[in-house]
Amino acid sequence: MPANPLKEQFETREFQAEVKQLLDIVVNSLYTEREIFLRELISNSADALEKFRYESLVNREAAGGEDLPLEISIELDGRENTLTVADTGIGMTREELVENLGTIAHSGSKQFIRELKENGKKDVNLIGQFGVGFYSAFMVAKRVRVLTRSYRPGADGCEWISDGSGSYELGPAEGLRRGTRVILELKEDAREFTGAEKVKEIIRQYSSFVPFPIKVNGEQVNTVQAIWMRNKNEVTEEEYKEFYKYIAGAFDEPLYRLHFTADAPLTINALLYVPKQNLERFGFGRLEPGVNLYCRKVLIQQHPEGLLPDWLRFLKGVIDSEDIPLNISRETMQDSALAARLQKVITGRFLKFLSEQAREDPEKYSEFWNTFGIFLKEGTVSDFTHRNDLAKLLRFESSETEPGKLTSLSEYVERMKDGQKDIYFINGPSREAIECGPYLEAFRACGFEVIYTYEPVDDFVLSTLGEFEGKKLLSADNAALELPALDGGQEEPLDGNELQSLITWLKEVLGDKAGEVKSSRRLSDSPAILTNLDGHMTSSMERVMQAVNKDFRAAGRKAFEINPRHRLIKRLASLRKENPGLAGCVAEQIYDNAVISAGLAVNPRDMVERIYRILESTLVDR
Ligand SMILES: Nc1ncnc2c1ncn2[C@@H]1O[C@H](COP(=O)(O)OP(=O)(O)OP(=O)(O)O)[C@@H](O)[C@H]1O
Repeated sequence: MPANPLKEQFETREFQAEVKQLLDIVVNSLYTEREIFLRELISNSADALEKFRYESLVNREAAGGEDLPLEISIELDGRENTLTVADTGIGMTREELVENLGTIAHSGSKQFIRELKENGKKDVNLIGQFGVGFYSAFMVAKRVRVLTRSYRPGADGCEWISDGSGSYELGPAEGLRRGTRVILELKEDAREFTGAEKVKEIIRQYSSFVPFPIKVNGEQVNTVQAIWMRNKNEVTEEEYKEFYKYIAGAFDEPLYRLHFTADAPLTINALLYVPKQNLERFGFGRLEPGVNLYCRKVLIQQHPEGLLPDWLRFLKGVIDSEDIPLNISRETMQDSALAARLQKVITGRFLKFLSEQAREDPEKYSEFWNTFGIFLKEGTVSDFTHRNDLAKLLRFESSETEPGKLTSLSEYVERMKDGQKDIYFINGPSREAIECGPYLEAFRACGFEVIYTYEPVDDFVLSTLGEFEGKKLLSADNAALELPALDGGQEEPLDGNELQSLITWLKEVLGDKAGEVKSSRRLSDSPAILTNLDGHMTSSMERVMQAVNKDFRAAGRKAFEINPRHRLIKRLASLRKENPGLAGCVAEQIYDNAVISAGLAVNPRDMVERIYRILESTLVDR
C-alpha cells in the first residue's frame, strides 16, 4: 500500500491513558501466543461484515450502492514484511475511528488491563473477551495502519496510523472502497506471519467458523457454516469444541453444551455453552451477556441484553429464531412480548438440561455448581418465573452428607423424619465451625437433618425462597423454632423458682446486650446459646455487617437461652448468692462464648480482662 498523498493533513492524537497502559504491556511484555492477533483482527472483520449484512437487509438505502462480496482477504507480503487484513464490512467514520481505536469504554476491560499488568502474560488469551482485541496487533507489528471507509453513503475514507507508543496519527484517505483494511508492518522477529502456510494454519485453528469466506492471497481457506442450524448427529465433537472457541473467544473447552431445536411455540435453533471458568469470580467485574441472536443465520444483534435472564449471563453461544423480524430494533428487542417468549422457552429448556445433567452425572454437576452456583442463587432470588425450577438445582452440604458432598433440597425432603414439618439450615464459616457449635444439639437429638450454608448470601436465598415443596425453610438459629424437647438425660434441671430468679438476675447483669433471656429446650451439652428473634437481623447478616465494620453489634436483638440442666448454669445459680462479683463475670463470659459460637465478634479486651479475673479467683480459692 503506497504512502498516503494527503499526509500533510494528518493530525496527531494522544491515546487514552488506559490504551497507553495496555499498549505498553502488549508491546513490551507479551511474547508468547502472539498468533492470537490474527484471530482478533479476523473476528473484528467478521463483526463488521455481520453488521453490514444486517444493515443491508433492514435498511437498503443507508447501506450504499457498492456491490462488493462480503469477505475477508488476508494479503501477505514477504518482501515488505507486511500482513494485511481487509474486509468489506461496515467500516468506520473518522469519529468512530477515534472512539474505537483510541479509547476503551468498558470498565471490565480496564480491570482486565490492571490484572494483565499484575499477572504478566498469563491471561493474554482473554484479550478478545474484554473488547480490546485490536491492540493485540502490536504484539507483532511495529506500526499499524488502518484504512477505512464507512458504509454510509457519502462517507469519506480515513487513515489511522500508530507505532503503539503514546499517540496515533489520523487523516483523510482517498480511493477507498467500503470496509476496513488493517496493515501490519511486522516486527523483524514476526516475519513468520508472512508465510501462507503458517497463516492458514492459524486460521484453521482459531477462525474456521467465521461465517464469511476468508481468503489468504486469494485462496479461500475456510468453509462457511452455521453449525447451529445443522442436525445434531452430523456435527462432530471436534466441530462443537472449535465452534465454542470461536464464538466465546475461548482457548479451553466448554463444561457443558446444549444444542437444541424447537418448532413450537417458536422456531428456534440454539447452541449454548457453559464455560469452564467463571470470570466474575476472578474479579473481572460483572459479565456481559454472551449469546448472539440470529435470524436464519443473519446476526441480528451480538450479545443483546434481555435475550436471556440476567442470571444466565455466563452462557455463550447462538440463538437463531425465524420468528424474530429482521428489523426488530434494539429497544423493542428488550421489552417485546416476542423476546419474553423466546426467553421463557430457552430458559426453561436450559433448566431442564441442567436437571438432566445433575441426575446423570452428579459429580460433573457439582463442578458446575461450585463454579456457577452463585448465578443460580441469584436467579432464585431475582427470577420469580423460574424460581421453583431453580430451587431444585440448588446444592448444599448438610449434616447427612459427607464433607464436600452435596445434597439437593428434594433429596433432603425425601430423607425427612416422621413428624418433621420444616426444612432447616444453618449458616457458618465452615463445616467444622457449625458442627462444634451449639446449634445442632437439638437437631442431632431428634435426628433432623440440617443444611449447612457457608456463604452469607445463602441465608438470603433460602429465606427469599421461603419454602420448598410445601415445607418451610427455617434457619436453625431462630428463637421461635418448635423442636421436640430434649429428654435431658440424667441431670436434674434447676427448680422453677430458682431458674426464674436466675433469669431475672441475668437480665440485670447483661443489660441491653440480650433482647430476651429464657430457659432453653434445645440444648444438651452446651450451657447456653444465642438465637435470633423474629423480625431482627440474623446472625449471618450481622456477620456481613461486622465484616464491613468490626464494631457493629446488633445489641439487644437476640435471645440468650440457658440450659437449666447444665452444671455450669446450676452452679451459677448458687454462686450469684455467694460471690455476686465473680458470678457476674462468669455470666458475661458465658454470654460472650455464645456470641462466639454464633460466629460473631466480641470485644477481645473486655473478654481477656474478664477471663483473668475468673482465673485469679479460681486459683485463690484453691
Ligand atoms: N475491521 C473493522 N471494521 C469495523 N470496525 C472495526 C474493525 N476493527 C475494529 N473495529 C471497531 O473497533 C472497536 C474496537 O475493537 P477491539 O477489537 O479493540 O474490541 P471489540 O472488537 O469491541 O471487542 P471484542 O473483541 O470483545 O469484540 C470494535 O468494537 C469496532 O467497533
